[in-house]
Formats: sequence, structure tokens, C-alpha cells
Amino acid sequence: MKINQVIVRYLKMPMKHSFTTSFGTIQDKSFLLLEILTEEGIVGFGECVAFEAPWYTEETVKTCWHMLEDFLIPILSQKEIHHPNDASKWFSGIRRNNMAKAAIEGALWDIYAQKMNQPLAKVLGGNKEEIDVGISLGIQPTIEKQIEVVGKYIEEGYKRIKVKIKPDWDVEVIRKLREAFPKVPMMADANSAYTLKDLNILKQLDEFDLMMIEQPLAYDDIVDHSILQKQLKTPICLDESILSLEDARKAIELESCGVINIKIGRVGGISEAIKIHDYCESKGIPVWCGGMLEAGIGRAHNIALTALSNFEMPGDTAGSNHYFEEDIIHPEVVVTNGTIQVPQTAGIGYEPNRKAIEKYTVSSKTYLI
Ligand SMILES: O=C(O)CCC(=O)C1=CC=C[C@@H](O)[C@@H]1C(=O)O
Ligand SMILES: [Mg+2]
Repeated sequence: MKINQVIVRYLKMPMKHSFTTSFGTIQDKSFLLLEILTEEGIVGFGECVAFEAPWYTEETVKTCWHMLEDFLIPILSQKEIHHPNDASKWFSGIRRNNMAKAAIEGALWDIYAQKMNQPLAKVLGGNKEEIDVGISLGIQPTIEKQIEVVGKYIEEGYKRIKVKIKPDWDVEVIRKLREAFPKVPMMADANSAYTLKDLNILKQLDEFDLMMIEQPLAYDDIVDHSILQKQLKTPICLDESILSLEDARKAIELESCGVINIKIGRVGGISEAIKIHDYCESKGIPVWCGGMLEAGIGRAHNIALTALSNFEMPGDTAGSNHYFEEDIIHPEVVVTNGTIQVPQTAGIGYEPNRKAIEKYTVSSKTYLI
């Protein structure tokens, strides 16, 4: 297979609710959508999960477009694609920029699954027919509002609730949430808002039977998390710190975490995500699929990946209607009683909604290969 054309579109989709974490608030979802066309006429889509500002990792919409245009797309020229795993070899000379790389690789997996005439989940080695999902909820203006919002999603049937914490929005909020919902599987994500100096606060969270505390310490740390994990009963889940299989190996060897959140974009693509999944499975470390407030294409890739066996815990892949009035795929992702049916048709299993894509496109550029 050879690639003929890559279309990069910059989309801006209004979100139904703003999303507030320890580092800021997102109101609109702005991102790059990639469409790759092959010589034989197969079309694959990939979503780049970088945000507009570098507060989660260093990548942004603009850095990704620069990497795609000036480095990654040119590498595709003259390449014969045998398997999407090839992409990580071609891109190995380029340091990091994982979200930009993953966007291309995701489209190649879509193309490959269509060519195999198989659902993407099957091609990746996943056998689940449905996946359990949870929801990630942003920081609310008051504790009362936080309890109300959590209650709404418990009623909708989500299998696990994740709330965001930050200094001065932690122990008291979790205590009140636990009082209101004593039995609900719940976890807290700090997005690197603490240091080891906050040990006392983090230890108090042990009282509330949380499934895990996600990324309490620095975004690039593995060592301090290992020190912290030894002081906590609650498992630590690493998100920002894990950019590769090597990072996962080091974190597990140092006992820095009991769980890993796998995000396809953060680790540079589905191939690396599967390697981390398999390694964690061999070490008895459960994983779950994180979210980046994706639109439909990224969401479809997450669903396919979550069909793998060691995605034991519900991920952050909520239904399309939680985020957007209208998604860019047909049908939209539907969550019923906390589960999503894994599509059984060839490719990602959802059709791009061309009208919606057009509607939300701010600008685009076509690259002939
Ligand atoms: O609903 C989703 O897609 C999950 C959203 C979510 O929790 C996150 C998205 C992006 C950055 C972070 O704030 C956070 C996370 O760290 O997992
Ligand atoms: Mg996180």
C-alpha cells in the first residue's frame, strides 16, 4: 500500500460543559483531524489529541501541525506500508512529539483494518464485545455542585467516577463525595498538582477507599512516585509520566504505581499502547484507557484498544453526547448502563460524518505525497 494524499484539518467544536482541572479550563475542543488516502482508494482517519496549550504535555495543535507538515508527512513519501507497526520505525529518528506521530499511525490502523476487512478491535487482538466505561468530571464551583454532577452520572450508569483534585480542593471534597456515595467506584486525578511535601494531604486520601490516585506528583516523575507509593495504601495510577514502554518498565520496576492509564496519543500510537498493555499484563498491573476529550475518531480508536484483555478497569471513554451537541461520526458513541458495544464492522466501525466535519473545520491543508 502506498499513500497518495494526507489532509490535515483544524477543527473547533464547542463543548457542552467546560472542563476544569488543576491546570486550567477547556471550553472548546480544538484539534487536528487527519485523513489519509491510499493509492488503491482506502481512506483512513486519525485524530491528534494535542490541546491548544501545552498544559498536559508539551505538545499543542500548532506544534503538531508543524511536526506533521515539516517532518512526519514527508517521511511517508515513497513508503510501502505493510503494517501500521512500520510507522514507529520510520518515525524513530524523531524525538517525542508522540501525539503528532500517533495521529498518522491511527489513520494507518484504520486503513489496515479496512484492508483486512476486519474490525479494528479484532486486528489489535481484542476480543471483548462490549467495554465498561467510567467518566471523568471536571472541578465544579462548589462541593454541592460537585456532588450533584457526580450523582447525575452515577444515575446514568457509568461504572466508575473520576474527579479532579488540586491543593485546597481535595480531602474535604472527597470526604463529602464518599459520604454521599459510599459504595461507588471512585478515583481522583491530580494532574501533577502536588509534591512530596504534600505527603500528609495525600495520606489522608487513603481513608476513602479510592480505586486509585492518578498522577499526584510531577508530570515527568517516576522516582518520587515510588517514594510516595510506599507511604500510601491507595494505588497510584501514572498518566503523564508514561510516554513509552520503557517508562512503564521503569515505573513498574521501581514500584511507582499499581495501575497505568494508557492514552494512545501520549505514548505515540496504538502499537506502543499494545506493547505497554502486554508488558503490564505480564507483570500483573491493570491498565485502563484514558481520554483526551476526543471527538468521534479518537473515541473510536480508544474503544477498539479497550477491547484488549488487560483493560480491566473502566476507562474515561464516555458517550459522544456527554461532550458535544453533535459528534463527527455516524453513529455517535453511545453508552448504555456504563457499557459501549465494540463495533463489529471493518475499520474503526464508525463512519465519518462529513457534514459535521465540514461544519467544524476552521482551516485545512492537503499534502500530495
Ligand atoms: O473525558 C475524557 O476524555 C477524560 C478527560 C480527562 O480526564 C483528561 C483529559 C485531558 C487532560 C487531563 O485533564 C485529563 C487526564 O489527565 O486524564
Ligand atoms: Mg490524568
